[in-house]
Amino acid sequence: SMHCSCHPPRANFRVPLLTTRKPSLSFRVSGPRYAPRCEYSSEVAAESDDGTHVGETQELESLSESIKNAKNASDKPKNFFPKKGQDLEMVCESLAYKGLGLCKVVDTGFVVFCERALPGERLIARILKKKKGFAEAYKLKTLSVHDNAVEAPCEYFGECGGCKTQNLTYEAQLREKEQQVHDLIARLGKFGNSPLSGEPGSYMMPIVPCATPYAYRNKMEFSYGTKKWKSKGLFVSPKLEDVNESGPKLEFALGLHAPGRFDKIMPIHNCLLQHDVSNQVLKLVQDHGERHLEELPPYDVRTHEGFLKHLTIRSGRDCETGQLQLMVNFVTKGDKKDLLQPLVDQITTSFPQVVSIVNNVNSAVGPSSIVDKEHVLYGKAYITERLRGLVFEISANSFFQTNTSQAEVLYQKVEEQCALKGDGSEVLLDLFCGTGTIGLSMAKRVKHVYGYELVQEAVVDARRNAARNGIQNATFIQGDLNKLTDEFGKDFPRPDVVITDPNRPGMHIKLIKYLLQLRARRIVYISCNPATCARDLDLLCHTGDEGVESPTRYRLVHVQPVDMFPQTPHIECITTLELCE
Ligand SMILES: C[S@@+](CC[C@H](N)C(=O)[O-])C[C@H]1O[C@@H](n2cnc3c(N)ncnc32)[C@H](O)[C@@H]1O
Repeated sequence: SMHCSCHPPRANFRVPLLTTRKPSLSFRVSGPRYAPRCEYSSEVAAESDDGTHVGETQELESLSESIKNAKNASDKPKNFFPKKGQDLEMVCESLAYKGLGLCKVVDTGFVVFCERALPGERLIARILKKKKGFAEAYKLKTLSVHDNAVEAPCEYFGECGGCKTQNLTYEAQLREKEQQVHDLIARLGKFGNSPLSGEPGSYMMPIVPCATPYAYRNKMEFSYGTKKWKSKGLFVSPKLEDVNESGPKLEFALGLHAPGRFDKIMPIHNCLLQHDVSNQVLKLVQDHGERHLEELPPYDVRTHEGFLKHLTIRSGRDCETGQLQLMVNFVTKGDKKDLLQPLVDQITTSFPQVVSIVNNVNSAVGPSSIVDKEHVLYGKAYITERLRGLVFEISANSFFQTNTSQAEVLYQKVEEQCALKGDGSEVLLDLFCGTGTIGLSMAKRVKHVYGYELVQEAVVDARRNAARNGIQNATFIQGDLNKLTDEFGKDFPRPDVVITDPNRPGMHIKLIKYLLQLRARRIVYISCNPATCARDLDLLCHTGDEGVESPTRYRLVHVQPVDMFPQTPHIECITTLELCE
């Protein structure tokens, strides 16, 4: 799935107010049982149980921040209110939160957020929604291109919701992300402006680019369906798309969901974000499916008939030879694994790289991701991958960072920021630890690692990962960090360093208060949502906010954006706090 995964269980999903579309990728929301990371998270917001400490307020705030921030603040919009459905000429000034283009309507300066508009571009857009002081629109036509235009290399660009900024040079994508992190930390976090590059007195470090801006994903999830999406040209609006309804005839489709459509599939043959061999496997499965529609019918989300629901292709490396390894997972409605055997044989004869084929049976109606049963159809139940010198077994439903080479960079930066003594005397607390990868990669330099995580399966995987790598000084605890009780903290001694890596809503206020009285020497905060991160840093560093009465404060010393998801608006950053003595 291209969805972000760092979110609490499904029941908590909802679509945030500000998206103009429902999850625009097919990358299904359901996904694995627990969280892959945040890559495509912007489409889904998670809510804490008490509903108080959610990311949405920050999303709204950060949008209005971007408005205040817009250049030419002098052209105040006066008595101009666009109407829904109106087509207007505008100029895009910058990329705002979630990669929406921040545009100003020509002659009036009225602020409009427009999907796919790029800085410097003059365009015509149609108003979709009006909000207080701004509107949301979608692009109809480019009048003159942006400053850093490139030809988007993907044939599905503009319709597929996955890569939104392919037509911007990679350097410009990086600049926009770095700027967004800076603006949010400076304004929402109240840390003031800082020079963008790592100059003296600056907390901002230059963003770390991804060495491979394409083919970096080690996992893609495709969906089967009975209706093919038919292209209508660029810049599709979900609201205006009934032109192309295909007839009642059932078709075979395997690809990604069309933007805003749960029932229509874009038959993508080649996704530039995944490995070339993965694309060849996808093509084989598609060709086979077209020819065997009767024996292997795709699942129909309307009638709930059919068999094949999803296809996931994951890649890893042999831990000895370093050679590519692929896992193919067919998610089916019924438990009829024999039906898949001819297809399995065809895959394994054509692709020696495929070392694992599994069938996850998921009989639930609707998008539930609960797996009733897993059959191994070929080879092993897992593939392997190396990260920071450790070996990880990745099974069909285990979480693993989706950009392996950049995860290597991210974790290395995190380790640097922890500034461990390395003499085995310190205690490390790894909050929101997932399958434990970050803490485990530092285990040999500390006395003990304590990992804390909500999802039980992830905790089990973390313990297995520790065992596989012969690590004995790591303890993983299951628990909900949004519901701290007085018992919290009794399982581990006072840590020297805290790593926290929450999902998009950021940390609960109770956890922040707890950290303030815990007084660890350092807190390294990894975030996939700089807006909620900025809010939390403000609470940890500045007195007098939101009833957080504590004499302990931290000092922000370092902000390091790392680009984990090129071609998309998703931003990852590492921030470092030092305890003020
Ligand atoms: C961004 S991921 C971090 C994963 C891990 N640090 C890594 O790098 O692989 C966030 C993790 O927080 C977990 N999580 C979400 N809500 C939680 C909660 N309320 N309490 C504890 N863990 C939670 C998710 O299951 C997910 O594994």
